[in-house]
Amino acid sequence: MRIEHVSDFLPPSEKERRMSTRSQSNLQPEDARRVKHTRIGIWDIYEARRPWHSRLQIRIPSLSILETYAQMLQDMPYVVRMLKDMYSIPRCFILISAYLVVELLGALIPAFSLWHTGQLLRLVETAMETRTVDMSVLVDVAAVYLACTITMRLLKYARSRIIRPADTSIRRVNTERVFHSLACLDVPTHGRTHTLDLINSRLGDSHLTLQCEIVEMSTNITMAIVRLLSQLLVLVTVLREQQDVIIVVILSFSQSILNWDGTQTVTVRPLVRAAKTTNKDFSRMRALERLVVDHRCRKELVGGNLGECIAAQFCESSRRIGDDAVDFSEVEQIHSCLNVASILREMIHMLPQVLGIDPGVEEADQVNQILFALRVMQEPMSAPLYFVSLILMYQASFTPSPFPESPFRQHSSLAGKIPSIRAMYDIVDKVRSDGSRWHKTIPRGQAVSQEWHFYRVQYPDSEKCAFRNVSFKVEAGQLCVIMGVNGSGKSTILKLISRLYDPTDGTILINDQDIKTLKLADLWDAMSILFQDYSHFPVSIRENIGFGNPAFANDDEKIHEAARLGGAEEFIDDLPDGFDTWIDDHVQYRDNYYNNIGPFMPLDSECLDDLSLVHRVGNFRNNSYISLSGGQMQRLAVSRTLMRSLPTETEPSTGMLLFDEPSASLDPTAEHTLFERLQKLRGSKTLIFSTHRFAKLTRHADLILYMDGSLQEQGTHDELMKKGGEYARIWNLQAKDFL
Ligand SMILES: Nc1ncnc2c1ncn2[C@@H]1O[C@H](COP(=O)(O)OP(=O)(O)OP(=O)(O)O)[C@@H](O)[C@H]1O
Repeated sequence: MRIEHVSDFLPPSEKERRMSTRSQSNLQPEDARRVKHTRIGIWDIYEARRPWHSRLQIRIPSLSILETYAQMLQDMPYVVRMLKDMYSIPRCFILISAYLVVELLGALIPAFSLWHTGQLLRLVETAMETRTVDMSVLVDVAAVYLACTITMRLLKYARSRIIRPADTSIRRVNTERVFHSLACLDVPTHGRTHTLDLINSRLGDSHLTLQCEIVEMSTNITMAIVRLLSQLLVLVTVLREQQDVIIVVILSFSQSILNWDGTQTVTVRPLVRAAKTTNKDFSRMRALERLVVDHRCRKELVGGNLGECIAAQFCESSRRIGDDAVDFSEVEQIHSCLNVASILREMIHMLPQVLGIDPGVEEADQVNQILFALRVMQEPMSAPLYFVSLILMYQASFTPSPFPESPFRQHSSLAGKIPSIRAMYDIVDKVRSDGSRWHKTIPRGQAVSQEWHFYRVQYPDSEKCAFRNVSFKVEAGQLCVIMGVNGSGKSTILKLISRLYDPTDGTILINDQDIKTLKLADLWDAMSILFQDYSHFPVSIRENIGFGNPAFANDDEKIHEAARLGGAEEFIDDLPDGFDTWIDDHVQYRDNYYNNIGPFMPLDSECLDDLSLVHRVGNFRNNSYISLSGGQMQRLAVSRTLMRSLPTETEPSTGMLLFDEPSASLDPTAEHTLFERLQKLRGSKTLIFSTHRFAKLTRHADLILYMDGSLQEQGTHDELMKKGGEYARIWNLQAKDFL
């Protein structure tokens, strides 16, 4: 991923020119002094130059050690599967192997420098006995310490450069895989809270992928053991003649183990910074992610058989961006870079520790030891005192310090991560598979017949009966209207035909075949359904209508025709961006942006000023979006449904149209026009239409089902009127008032 410091390294005039053309921001020279503009991959980052030095630390309590290991053992098969998957990703095998080598070297270096500390100890002993010091040994030891410090720094740098690319590749594969599973999940599974929690955790901002975090943590723990054992081995070799010192060493060793207190520290670094991207593919990926997460869109996704198509679009965008398709929070992690200044800074950083301000750091011990050796030369009488101090310093050298967090403290975090791997695979495995083993299919482009026999229907996880005793038949090409009061079961009938839910007690036959023996994809392709609680997708109006028939999602002519039939074309043309308008508040995802002020920081006025400056300079758009009226939303939804009813040269149109209260928000003229159009489709398609109020269309229906928790009456309008039952009573009542 390329990092460009747009406003840092260019001469002022060139700097301004590039900034204004590249980011379309109105950056003035004065702004450039106050705001730094960097470009990383697809992200433009604007950062206020005001420095923040403070850090926040939060302590997180952990699980008990026993619970930790029990959990880890249980989830081990998932870890094995994860490793296999990881190694099957190109590049990962080499990168992870290189990472392990770097970690191993990092774990062995402390033992190597400890061995030289042993030489220093010998030097001091000799100095005490003979009052002479071998300066060449002293210089050698100092050189080795310096080399070890620099090597450690280089290894740390190499480590960060290796783990990131591996993480990026894994993340891409993960995202595509989980996205595919999510896009194809059925309605009940998608609706369960734990699924949504999991999705949120998977799609949320995380420092590294789960896989990399687990590899990192387990490597840290293993390498901590390697480090301790190698140091112990060196100490026992060097100090084998001094029994009491070995006891001190063993005590030191146990202290390291006791450090295993099972808590971890999270550091939040607050900065006044905002980042945005205008990359269209990235915005599209985020929008599609929201679409598959949002339970409100699930019915359309399943009923429209859009899972595969949306997953393919997501992967297409993801591949177009490549490894740059990462969230800003991930981009932030690669900000650190190696330079000579950083090495020097680290070495200078050791000085205060030598003066005793922050004792216990490994590098500081080594400098201390050299200083002590010099002191012994200057004041031989105080040698025993310094000798004891020197041994005590060994104790601190057991602290595994080169990497930020004590590896021994990571066991609890590791235990917390492994179940997430299991959860991730659970979701990957959960894609609904029934139906695919059946090969019965429905002929495309022909009206179909339906036959229903139900004794009792219940929603999953609900004790209540949605309706009972329903038995009817709709012939191919007929218009069927389902009527009834609120809660009588009309919508449930449509949800069962589209197999959003599977009935437990009853059968539906389509063209005399049990609906459960039909391939799900074929069933969904053979119908077009408008749900009562329809949702629009967080994409443009054009795509919203296009998703009605994914095969023609890019056919502008068809999209316009569907919009015209659904009564939406006129108002869409009046919108500022026409068919390219993004709907409602979803528009904010076009310009993804993040404000990176630490959540725990008090927002003082200076900080807020900086944020508005950063927004102004970076030309961050306010969330101005188009709001559509309820009726316009419904016209759009009708247009999407009709998209699949359009005949094409290559694809037969769908044979079954299902509408659940399609005119609830329409004005009388729009309702009349819609019903006229539906009437014309009769014969070539089977039409099922649910409503709680009468309309002209009801009168002309081939079959009317009057529902009230069960099927009360069925027949044509005239037949039902002759019966004089509840249907006739309500018709007379409503006809008097409204018709
Ligand atoms: N997801 C669900 N889980 C559990 N029960 C449900 C669910 N959806 C609907 N029900 C129940 O099933 C019954 C039938 O609901 P349904 O939505 O089919 O009625 P309806 O006739 O379409 O009503 P309306 O005219 O208000 O749209 C109602 O008692 C309702 O409470």
